[in-house]
Amino acid sequence: MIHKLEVDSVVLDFGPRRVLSDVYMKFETGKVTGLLGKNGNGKTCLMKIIYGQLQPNSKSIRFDESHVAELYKRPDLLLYLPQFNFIPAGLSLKRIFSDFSLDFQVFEKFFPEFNSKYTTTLKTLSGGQRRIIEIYMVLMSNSKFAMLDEPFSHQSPLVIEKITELINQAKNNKGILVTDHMYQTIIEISDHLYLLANGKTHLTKCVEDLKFLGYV
Ligand SMILES: Nc1ncnc2c1ncn2[C@@H]1O[C@H](COP(=O)(O)OP(=O)(O)OP(=O)(O)O)[C@@H](O)[C@H]1O
Repeated sequence: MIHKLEVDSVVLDFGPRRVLSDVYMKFETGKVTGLLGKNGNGKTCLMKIIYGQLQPNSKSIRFDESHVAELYKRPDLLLYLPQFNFIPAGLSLKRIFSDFSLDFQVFEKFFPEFNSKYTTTLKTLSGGQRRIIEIYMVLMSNSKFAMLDEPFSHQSPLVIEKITELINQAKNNKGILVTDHMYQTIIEISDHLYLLANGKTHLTKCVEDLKFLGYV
């Protein structure tokens, strides 16, 4: 079944500064939506607003035409990978895979470097490895939508390839919103691409559009 998550009427001010003023985005099952924008243009704020973690001046968020708020309370609808580590470092991989109802054996086939790590805790992993676990949880768990804030940061080229493979696999049964400064990878994996500039989202199709809008 195709589900739809729509966002509009988002206005966000920090003091006298208007960060977001005219945002429309639509995510749907089976599609990857890419979000690009220069540093400080409001991508992370927009994701936090969608998740319900940041209160803007106004917003309208609809899941299959019904208004929703506080999506952070609905992991069945939306899981979010923030820029910082969100799974407590003291948890073992065994515990994490059990909490997210995922099979470690499937994971270790895809990432053989984790073969001997089932009972170890996150704090014994490298920053990049810890991030791989979090990305895997958000993408492969049973939620209808996933939102990823800079999943490719600090990852090696081979891992970036694997993450894009996971995104393509996960989109078979969910809608995905992803932002990252690796814009070429974002362009490659996105079915729909938005550029956030001057507080507004611009639906774009190609690098020429991004050039025209002053992003590259
Ligand atoms: N709590 C806050 N108080 C005041 N200003 C804030 C706050 N949080 C964010 N901002 C400002 O809002 C703007 C948008 O920030 P945001 O983190 O969403 O940008 P971004 O597009 O994700 O940037 P980057 O690509 O560098 O991660 C920035 O100018 C930032 O300084």
